Amino acid sequence: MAGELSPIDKAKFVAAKRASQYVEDGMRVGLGTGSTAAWLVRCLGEMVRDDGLRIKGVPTSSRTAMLARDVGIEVISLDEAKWLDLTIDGADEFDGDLNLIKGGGGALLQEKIVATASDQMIVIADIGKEVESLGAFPLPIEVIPFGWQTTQALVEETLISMDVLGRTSTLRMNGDVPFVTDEGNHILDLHLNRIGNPRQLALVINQMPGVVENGLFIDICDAVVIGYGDGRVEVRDINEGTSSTERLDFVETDNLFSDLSD
Ligand SMILES: O=C(CO)[C@H](O)[C@H](O)COP(=O)(O)O
Repeated sequence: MAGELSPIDKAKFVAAKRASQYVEDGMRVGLGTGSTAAWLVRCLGEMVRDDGLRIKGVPTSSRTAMLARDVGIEVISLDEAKWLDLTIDGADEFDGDLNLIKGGGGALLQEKIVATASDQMIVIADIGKEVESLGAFPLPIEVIPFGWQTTQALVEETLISMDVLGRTSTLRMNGDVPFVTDEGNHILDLHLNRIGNPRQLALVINQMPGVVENGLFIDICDAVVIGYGDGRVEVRDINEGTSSTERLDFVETDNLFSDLSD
């Protein structure tokens, strides 16, 4: 069964599987969104089912909430949890300082709130997500629907004057209609020129009326678990300044591969 996985899915799976080892009995865990995070949720579901792991999961999207319940994880709200031991989530890009671009799945707002309310945030990603400097992946920003075109014009005008915005920004679509987030907002994807200072850019964007949040995660991530297509997995911890690589065994987890749906 493992042989049927594409190298990229194998990479995502091994990253998620390795990161599941950070989850301990009794923890309140933030559950990310996206295809890599979906592997994580499935791995945790298996640990709940087979090993009796007791955790409470705080999902970062309605999609993840549904999957978590499906695999038997107890789901609670962030307000019920109040604070989390750990959040594990995917990313669209990460750099050497473990700053991130997130929001490719449109869940950046809940993802940032949940990650920020956690003792520790671990990113799980395939090696293709590593970049020298952030910005090749379009930066998602969540905007309220009221006056979104005015917000877009303001964002473009400001960022072009800062030489940050490259071509333009685009409203994310879901078929013929604008994409709507779990909070009922829209997403603008910013096609960036170069980000000299991601921290400053994040602050500037968030000051604009109509912007709810941006997909730059600065100083939030503590460690990244990187999966490779050949089954290797690398753990980099920014606080410890450590890095280690190992290889995971697929055989025990074959049943997880049968019904992946994210
Ligand atoms: O930020 C996200 C969703 O809003 C995801 O974590 C990000 O898009 C990565 O997704 P995937 O694991 O499918 O590559």
